[in-house]
Amino acid sequence: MTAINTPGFMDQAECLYDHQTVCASIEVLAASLNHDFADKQPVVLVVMTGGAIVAGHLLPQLSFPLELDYIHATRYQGKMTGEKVRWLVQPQISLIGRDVLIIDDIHDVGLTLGEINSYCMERGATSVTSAVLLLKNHPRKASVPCDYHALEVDDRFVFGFGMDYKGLWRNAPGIFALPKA
Ligand SMILES: O=P(O)(O)OC[C@H]1O[C@H](OP(=O)(O)OP(=O)(O)O)[C@H](O)[C@@H]1O
Ligand code: HPA
Repeated sequence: MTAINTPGFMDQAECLYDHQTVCASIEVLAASLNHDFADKQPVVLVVMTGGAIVAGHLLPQLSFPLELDYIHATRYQGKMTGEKVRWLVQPQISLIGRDVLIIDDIHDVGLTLGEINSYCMERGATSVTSAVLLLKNHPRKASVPCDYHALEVDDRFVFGFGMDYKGLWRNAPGIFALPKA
């Protein structure tokens, strides 16, 4: 395999969903959210860093009034297995009495979204809804499911469209995986 820090690396990665497919799936997700949030005014919390690219594509397609803030919580930190969630930045907007919509790139084990969910409810949110680009299918899920997902992937480490592999390639324009051995 070509070194990860060279452009040739991407020639060997397996493309699971190309840019067009990812964008089309985000359009479908936006339509669902527009239907379900039509009479709401939520606080949208983007989970940094991975959620930034999904949010950048999704938010301009949302047609209801929303307030935007972010959370920086991480548990992988450039590795391929997660540890406990580390909180780096908490949201600044009050969540008391608010509908909260969390946007992230992937629901893997679900520990990150589970902790964010509890955090929002403890701070007085009326409801917490989560929307992710990718749902990874495997039997190791924590108890909190995500409410909306755009695409599904098998149990492989994926990267691109916000997700990193060893800190790199969040900028890859679709969803990619390492080639199968
Ligand atoms: O469902 P889980 O197993 O908890 O994993 C999902 C989380 O892992 C990734 O974040 P990461 O900790 O890698 O931080 P990042 O957003 O900076 O990449 C991803 O962005 C999700 O927030
Ligand atoms: O498969 C993954 N790829 C990148 N980041 C992740 N965070 C959780 N799972 C993943």
